[in-house]
Amino acid sequence: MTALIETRDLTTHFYTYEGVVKALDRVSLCVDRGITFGLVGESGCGKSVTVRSMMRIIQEPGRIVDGRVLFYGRQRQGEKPVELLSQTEAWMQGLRGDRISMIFQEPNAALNPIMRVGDQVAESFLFHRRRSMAEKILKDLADPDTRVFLGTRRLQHTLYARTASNPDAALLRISRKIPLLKRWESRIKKEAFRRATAIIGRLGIAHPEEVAQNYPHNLSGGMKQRIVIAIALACKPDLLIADEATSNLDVTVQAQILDLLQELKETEITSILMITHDLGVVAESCDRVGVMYAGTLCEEADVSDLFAGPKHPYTVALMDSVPRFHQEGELKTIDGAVPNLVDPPPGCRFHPRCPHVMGVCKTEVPELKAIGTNHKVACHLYGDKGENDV
Ligand SMILES: Nc1ncnc2c1ncn2[C@@H]1O[C@H](COP(=O)(O)OP(=O)(O)OP(=O)(O)O)[C@@H](O)[C@H]1O
Ligand code: NI
Repeated sequence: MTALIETRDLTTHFYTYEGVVKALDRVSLCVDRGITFGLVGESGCGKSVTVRSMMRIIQEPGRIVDGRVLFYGRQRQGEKPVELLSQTEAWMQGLRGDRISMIFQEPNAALNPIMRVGDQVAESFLFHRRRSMAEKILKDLADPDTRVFLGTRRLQHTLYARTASNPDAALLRISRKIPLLKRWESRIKKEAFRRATAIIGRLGIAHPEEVAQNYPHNLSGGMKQRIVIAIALACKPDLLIADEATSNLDVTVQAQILDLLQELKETEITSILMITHDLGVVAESCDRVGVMYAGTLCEEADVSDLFAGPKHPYTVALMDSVPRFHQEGELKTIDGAVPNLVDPPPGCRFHPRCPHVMGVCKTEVPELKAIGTNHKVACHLYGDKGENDV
């Protein structure tokens, strides 16, 4: 398997009045091509902060203080990845929604209430495809048959020069000001709307032409989330990040959306990074899983391996706390509370709640280490400093 995106020692802090919240501590995870990676853990353990840091959309007072995010994207094997934390914001804007898309829990927050949903899908497409469309128009300009329709030679010259120097921004702006070019814009818009309808159709929505003409308030929650997915998929991203994207939907719709994502992963996108606190969703939808606790990644494994043999005491406790994995149906809870991240426990952040705590756990942070093939755990029980089994 080859990596698509990977974080190395990703560390993010929030500078609040109560102190520095150490929300992420050296998180290193890797999402391979072609898989659905589930990120699980209790509320507040840092799942959202992890993916937001990867996309560089951490809000104030948060700051990424250390680490790297390596994106392999379309790079060929052996080529160097792009380090996202050292790119400019403008570069990241080109990446978001194009190579990497994100969907969230609340579709209403992602949709514009006063715009037809088809236009919203088209807009996402237009935003990232201006360059290729501009290039196509430049080619048209060079063609003598088209040139005739474009007025004076001077106008052509200005347009050509400006578009060539900055195809991203110039073309659509200029075209709006020149009546002769307006028809180009409308042609582009029509084409984008047509493609948007096609994308909506691929999401298992009947009558996509009609649905595309609707405003969000005319659609059900499940339908709205499908539109959000259509927006995210408009540019065929390499990675789709879904942050609790199905949590607010009722169970049947949730299952439909999860099936849809699974299908899309095979046809439209390369990999999915799925945040959930539902181990049932992980078991059904994911190939690999990362377990987070209090801002740290404590275990990473293939789903079947994790369910067959969880290694980290926190993973074991997490699985015991879920009724469907507990034969008697009795819900066990994990003793103690999630630590305050302004002043997290030294050493392993789980040590105050761990039934297997040893001296070393209170002082030394356990490294995430490979045990066996494709299974990693950050726990002293599996290092040379502790015993070998739980
Ligand atoms: N704006 C903020 N200001 C201060 N601290 C923050 C802020 N946002 C997040 N945090 C800190 O980061 C920690 C991780 O938050 P995050 O949203 O990533 O949790 P999560 O695992 O996604 O939880 P949930 O399942 O509830 O969405 C929180 O416990 C909190 O301490
Ligand atoms: Ni979250």
